[in-house]
Amino acid sequence: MAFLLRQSVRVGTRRLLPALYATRGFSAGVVAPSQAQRTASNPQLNFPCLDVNQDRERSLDGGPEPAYEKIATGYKTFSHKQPFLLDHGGVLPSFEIAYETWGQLNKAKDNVILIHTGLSGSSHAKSHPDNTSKGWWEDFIGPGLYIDTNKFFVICTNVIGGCYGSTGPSSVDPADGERYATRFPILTIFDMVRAQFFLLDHLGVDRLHASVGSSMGGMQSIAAASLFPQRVNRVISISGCARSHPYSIALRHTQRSVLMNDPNWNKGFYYKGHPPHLAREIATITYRSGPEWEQRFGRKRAHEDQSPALCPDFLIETYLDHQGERFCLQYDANSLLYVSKAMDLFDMSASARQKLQGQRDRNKVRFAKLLQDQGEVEACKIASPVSSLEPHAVENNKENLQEDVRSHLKTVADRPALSSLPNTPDLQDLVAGMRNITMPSLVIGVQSDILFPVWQQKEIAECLRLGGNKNVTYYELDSMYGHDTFLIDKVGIGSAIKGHLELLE
Ligand SMILES: CC(=O)SCCNC(=O)CCNC(=O)[C@H](O)C(C)(C)COP(=O)(O)OP(=O)(O)OC[C@H]1O[C@@H](n2cnc3c(N)ncnc32)[C@H](O)[C@@H]1OP(=O)(O)O
Repeated sequence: MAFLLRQSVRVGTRRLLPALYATRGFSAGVVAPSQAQRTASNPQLNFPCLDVNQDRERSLDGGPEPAYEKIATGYKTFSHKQPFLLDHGGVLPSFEIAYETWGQLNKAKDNVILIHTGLSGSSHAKSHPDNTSKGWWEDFIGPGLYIDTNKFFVICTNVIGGCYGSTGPSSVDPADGERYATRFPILTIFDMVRAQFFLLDHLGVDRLHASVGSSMGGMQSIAAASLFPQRVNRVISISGCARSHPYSIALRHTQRSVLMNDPNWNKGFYYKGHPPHLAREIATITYRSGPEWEQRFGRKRAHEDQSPALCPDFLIETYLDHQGERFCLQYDANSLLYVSKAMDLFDMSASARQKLQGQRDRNKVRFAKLLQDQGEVEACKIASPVSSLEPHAVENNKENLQEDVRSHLKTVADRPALSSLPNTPDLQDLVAGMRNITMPSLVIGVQSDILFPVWQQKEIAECLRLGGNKNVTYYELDSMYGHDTFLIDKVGIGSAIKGHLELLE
């Protein structure tokens, strides 16, 4: 039957062709028209989603001032005029940090809370007279709110590497007057924190009441507590981690890879031309959760009456497309690359930190010469980053630690909430790297978070406890908002923060 069908189609086509050509001015036997002149079986689909991209690119055409430089306004700037050595050997000749503050610094200067942002956060956590637009933690910070500005002096900064007023790849390299682009050095979470503490020095703040951060800020919060244990009274880490795990590195790699393969990226030198496309859609998938989207969008399509298309069609697709588009003009592509790489590199393990310190020590010789040549001294009262960790903590404490871990695992077996902590062989290494974080610590995780899964928060809490911290609180929320819960769940996240900031006083 199939054979018969094929035959009749072939015969039918042969019979039809002369008639078809005849209607177009060809007679049978004349040479067939070229491919270009033939008509396709079906019309090409439309791609409004890609046309929008072209419009976006056109709007920045030739414009030297990217949109993100206009978004952040009303912040203060701290300028560090001396060269700044980074963990991996790069040097910034000077740097600036954009910061905003709320509340009043008290006389004793002991009511300061430093807030660390997520990857793409600006210093604008809360509105104020110099920038009245809502901040990313608008409902968390304020008089009588979870972070109470009647009591606390709150500081939020844009990280170095970012693009909202702090020095990053889109900033101008004073050496040649051109934007750094990919001549910006690789940086780490520890570098970001060191830069923030130069700001604290500048503000005359010796000790923080608390270091508070979410997501990448959760990493910074822990890093700050360990780099400067004598300057941090308590720590809060929300949806962060003590070291990036391969799955989150893979997710960030995918975004970087899409971006770097966009011809507009041009190895980072795109500032005078069209910006590349930021793969924010991929990131958004990692920020929220399947159950939320099931409830919010289900299988609904934007226009149920229209034929399906390759461009966004389902509501979840138009949503992701919208998020991607919105972000493209709001964040610098190179900042995304550098800051997300810093997140990948984050590792609080003693061995990793000692390796970094070794690198710093070697580079410091070169750096000291640089300062000497410029007739300057490194004017930071900050101690050497890991000097407060016992040297070779892993080796020295190996036996004790193994005993700690053994007894810990026994206890954990009786505590269902922590039983899913992976039995990582190098847990001792992580414990040793965080041993000097002895101040009261609050760790919060969210069950639906796929980017920083709860086992990573448990890992922080357990490593702190194993390291001897007697004041660790661990909260796990069952919110459906995934990683973004820290931006959305005021009551769940906010109450835990308030409790930690105030009840322990
Ligand atoms: C990894 C790290 O270090 S940090 C984590 C990073 N996370 C982020 O950066 C999150 C960024 N997202 C935000 O800031 C969000 O606005 C939040 C989380 C504060 C609030 O989320 P929500 O209130 O749920 O709003 P959400 O952003 O999801 O959606 C609202 C927007 O989507 C649009 N939208 C909603 N559904 C659809 C749809 N089906 N199709 C198209 N657009 C849609 C809305 O019109 C609205 O647009 P607008 O913002 O331009 O007005």
